[in-house]
Amino acid sequence: ECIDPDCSWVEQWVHRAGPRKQIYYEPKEVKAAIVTCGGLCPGLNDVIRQIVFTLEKYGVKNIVGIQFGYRGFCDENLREVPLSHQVVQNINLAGGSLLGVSRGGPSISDIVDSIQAKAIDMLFVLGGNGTHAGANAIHDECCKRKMKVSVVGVPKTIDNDIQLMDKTFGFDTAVEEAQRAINSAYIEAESAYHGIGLVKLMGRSSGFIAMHASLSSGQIDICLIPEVPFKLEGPNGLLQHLEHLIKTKGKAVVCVAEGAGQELLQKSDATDASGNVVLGDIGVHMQQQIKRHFKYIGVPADVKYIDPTYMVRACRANASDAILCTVLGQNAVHGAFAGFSGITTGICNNHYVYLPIPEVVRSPRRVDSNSRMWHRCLTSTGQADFH
Ligand SMILES: Nc1ncnc2c1ncn2[C@@H]1O[C@H](COP(=O)(O)OP(=O)(O)OP(=O)(O)O)[C@@H](O)[C@H]1O
Ligand SMILES: O=P(O)(O)OC[C@H]1O[C@](O)(CO)[C@@H](O)[C@@H]1O
Ligand SMILES: [Mg+2]
Repeated sequence: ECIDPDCSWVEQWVHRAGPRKQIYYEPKEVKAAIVTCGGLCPGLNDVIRQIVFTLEKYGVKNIVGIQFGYRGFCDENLREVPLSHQVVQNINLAGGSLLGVSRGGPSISDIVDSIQAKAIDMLFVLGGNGTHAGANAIHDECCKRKMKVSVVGVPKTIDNDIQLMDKTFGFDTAVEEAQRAINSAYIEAESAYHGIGLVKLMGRSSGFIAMHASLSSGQIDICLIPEVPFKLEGPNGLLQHLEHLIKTKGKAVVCVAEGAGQELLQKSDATDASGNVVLGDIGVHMQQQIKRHFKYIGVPADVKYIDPTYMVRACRANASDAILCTVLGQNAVHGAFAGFSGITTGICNNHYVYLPIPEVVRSPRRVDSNSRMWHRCLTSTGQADFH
């Protein structure tokens, strides 16, 4: 029974992650492969390392890495990389991915042909929403062909945009790094006459990094996320509020997620190799509009724009992400040995679990603008509704 009237009871329906008494593969006969797809994320090497360690504990000898994402399955210039304890021992000390990443790549049927040709029994897929959609399609195709392959995902995204997961690995590290950029913007703004610091952070469709970095830094006056539309112009617009901040505080710091305010920019049909829409640059647009506005009203403003985009994800995992990666890597292997396929592993309500991939990739997880967290962020910044 729950005392919160808004809380609805859901029966337990996920499997708790971890080792099982009965395993469905003979370890010595297993060939396991690991692939990392999409953009970079702190912790990829930590997960690769733990998968290799855990496979070896089970007694698996044949472990390979597929280079540069799904592309590596079908590009004859990209060979399988043999992986062992010795090879992966220190890879967690650096960011990036030992195996490389990529977007786009071959068709599902070509990937499964390659899995068949390479005689892979277990495939560990590290990636975001797109990668997981691919992993599920690979699983379906393997089933159709009656191939006994365990396809197990480990969700990777600094954006934290995977449904049902408390958080994904890399997110914590990205927030910590983003905070450094915010701190620099704050110092620049504070030290300039009428300084305005502007920081653009990643977050194609979700504002989790921007919201958490704003909250953790405590230095942000305005936080803008894709989930909450805003206006620049007009009496309730953002520029008016900035004017107020400059007049009252003498400085302002703004944090904008890359997917925010797209309705203010010219639309383009361009997509990247994976089919993701190429977004307009809201950071540059805001920088220009703020400068134009203050020039127009005749108030001096010194705008300093920081875009730490790739710096927040091309770094090594912090301590909390390193632990998360360790658990997820181990659980991915336990899941494959338990005979699961088409699953992914994550942390859900503080429990490590296995989830069916289709449940987590239906749509990206987004910040709920009615959530306590977003309201905490608004309380912390003191910003208005820019409508
Ligand atoms: N719906 C889909 N079905 C099959 N494969 C897909 C699908 N969407 C994307 N992929 C493949 O998955 C890989 C990674 O996709 P994508 O570039 O969207 O990254 P992602 O996994 O979403 O990670 P990130 O969080 O960095 O965007 C690509 O090789 C792409 O071709
Ligand atoms: O420039 P790239 O490598 O395509 O990656 C950019 C994308 O990566 C993400 O952080 C997801 O990992 C998105 O927020 C962002 O749009
Ligand atoms: Mg994606």
